[in-house]
Amino acid sequence: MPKPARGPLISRTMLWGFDLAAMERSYSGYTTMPDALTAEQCDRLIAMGEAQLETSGQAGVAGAGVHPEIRQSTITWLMPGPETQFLYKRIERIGRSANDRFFGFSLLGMGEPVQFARYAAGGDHYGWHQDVGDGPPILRKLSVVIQLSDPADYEGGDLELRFSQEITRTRRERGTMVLFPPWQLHRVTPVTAGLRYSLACWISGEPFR
Ligand SMILES: O=C(O)CCC(=O)C(=O)O
Ligand SMILES: [Fe+2]
Repeated sequence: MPKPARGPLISRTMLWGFDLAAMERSYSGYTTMPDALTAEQCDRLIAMGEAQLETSGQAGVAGAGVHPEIRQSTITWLMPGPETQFLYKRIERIGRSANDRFFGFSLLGMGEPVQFARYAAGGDHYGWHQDVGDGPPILRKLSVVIQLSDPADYEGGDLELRFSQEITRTRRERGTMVLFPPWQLHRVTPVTAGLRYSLACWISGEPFR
């Protein structure tokens, strides 16, 4: 697995006293948390999202018109409330511990609701993109994706991350949570059979410094 070239370590004093070895332990490109949600919770969220899609489903990229060449899927937002409280709590809990362990960012919380997406057979997908850029005035610092579907229920629809020339396929098991910094390039490959449901959300904080 090719890694970016890195020069020899500079002494600590040159690094303003920072312990680079400690930093390397605490930072990782992405991390995966299996069983973040139970199968029963995934079923419940799929039912909730499907019921909402009936009335408010939006195809394409929310707020930016429909660009099927970039993204083709149907989405809705699962707002915080009594029915979704368990989900928000779980995301916060796992988000905080993954952040403490791997990323070390200064976070404030979720500034946006959880996005529910349905990718259907016939090519629903989301091409290579980052979750930051010309977007809302909320500083996204961690992206969180949750697999809601049983992998047996669809073909294709892989969430992949790209590190330089290397493409990494993430785990498909339902209930798995994948966390990565929002500038990480990622995509969902076209769904060729069945239906794939996922959640995506973002944890925000003050500007990086
Ligand atoms: O559905 C997924 O697995 C990823 C969704 C995504 O990348 C996004 O909404 O920004
Ligand atoms: Fe994304």
